[in-house]
Amino acid sequence: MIRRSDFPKDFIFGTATAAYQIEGAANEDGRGPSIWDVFSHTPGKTLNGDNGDVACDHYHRYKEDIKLMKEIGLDAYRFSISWPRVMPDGKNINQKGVDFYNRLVDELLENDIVPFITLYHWDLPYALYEKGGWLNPDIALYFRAYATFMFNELGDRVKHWITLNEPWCSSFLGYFTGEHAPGHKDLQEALIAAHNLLRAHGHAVQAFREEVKDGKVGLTNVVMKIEPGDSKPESFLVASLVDKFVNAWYHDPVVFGKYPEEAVAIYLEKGLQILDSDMNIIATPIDFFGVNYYTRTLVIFDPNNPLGFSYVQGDLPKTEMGWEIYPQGLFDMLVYLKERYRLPLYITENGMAGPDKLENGRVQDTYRIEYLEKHFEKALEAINAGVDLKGYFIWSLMDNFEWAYGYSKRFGIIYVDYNTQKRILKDSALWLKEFLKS
Ligand SMILES: OC[C@H]1NNC[C@@H](O)[C@@H]1O
Repeated sequence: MIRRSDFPKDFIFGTATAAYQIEGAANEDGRGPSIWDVFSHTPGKTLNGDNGDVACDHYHRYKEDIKLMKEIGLDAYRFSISWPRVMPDGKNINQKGVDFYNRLVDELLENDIVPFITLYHWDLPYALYEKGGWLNPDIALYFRAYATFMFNELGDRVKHWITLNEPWCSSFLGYFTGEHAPGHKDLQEALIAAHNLLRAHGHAVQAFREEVKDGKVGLTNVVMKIEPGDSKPESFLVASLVDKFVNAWYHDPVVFGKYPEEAVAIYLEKGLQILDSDMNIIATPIDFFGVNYYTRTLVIFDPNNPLGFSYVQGDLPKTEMGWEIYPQGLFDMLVYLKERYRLPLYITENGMAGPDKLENGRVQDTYRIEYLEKHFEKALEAINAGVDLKGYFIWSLMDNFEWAYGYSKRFGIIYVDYNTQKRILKDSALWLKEFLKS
């Protein structure tokens, strides 16, 4: 049975959330609309038309939520700042919005919980989208100004920062598949958005070096273990290529200052334009990579698909998201990242959506306890294999708005009754509380 004491003394355990998924108060105290406010209010975009207008009402209940983190015994808490809450038009300051984050940080510190801040977790101010959003190169300068302001505002108390959450999602789900805001379906736009996201990241890192001398800053990517879905040789080749499209595309430029050649070649072959402006800014050195790991992805060669591959379903047990439970992939990807980039790592998200049922005031999510135990074991194995892994944030602290799936997917270790906003610690939270003392 794995114990907390098996991990290095300074290893931190935390939970993660994101502003649009938990805060609510969407139109309160001067907050402006984000692309997710508009997207979720557009009929057909989210399950049941669910949106983040109220969510978990964390904007008003943050003190109670922090008390629960403290009760569980968590070391740290990763959350994101809502850009349109602090800059409703993407540029001018809304002091009431800023005040909320000052209160949140102070409450965390008073409860001995280390704040990790994500500057951008998908809720782009709609006013900036109207100026082209991630397709407009100027977005990097708007982001730099926002980042500089937040570093100045909170950098005296917050020493761990993440510029972007999962730029692959923002660019490919937002601009190619259209599943996420702003719902575009254009591969060239997705590549332009990806490039401007990475430029924005680089500008923010430059600003960080000027504003927070004693802090650490990194980039969080979703990291998928890509494996061939059958034993055909071309599927092994495709798996290696897809790994370059989804993983290396968002890591290589940040460390090496260039996109992976194999993927560039395919994109050029398809007549797509690859931007290469500001590669030196994109490669401004960072202190760590954040790793969001959930599952593996199986691919096979598919000449009918624009990118030459298609996804196939694996046969391992799956979570409510249909994602295979595959702890080995966490180990594999941590070792892969260490060997390719030689940077410290934090697992900034790992967790599962489960068939959580509240019965007699209790949620017996034994499956989530098992999931976490197995992934903790793989994280420890990676540490023992030489990976400089510094922490592990469970996704998520509480059930919340799961984007296009609305409130139908429960990832929390704390159950949220959305009718009453009551929070109930699931068995996994009670298990974690004991684990953190072990
Ligand atoms: O799908 C689960 C999580 N994945 N990473 C980004 C988060 O916003 C999601 O809720």
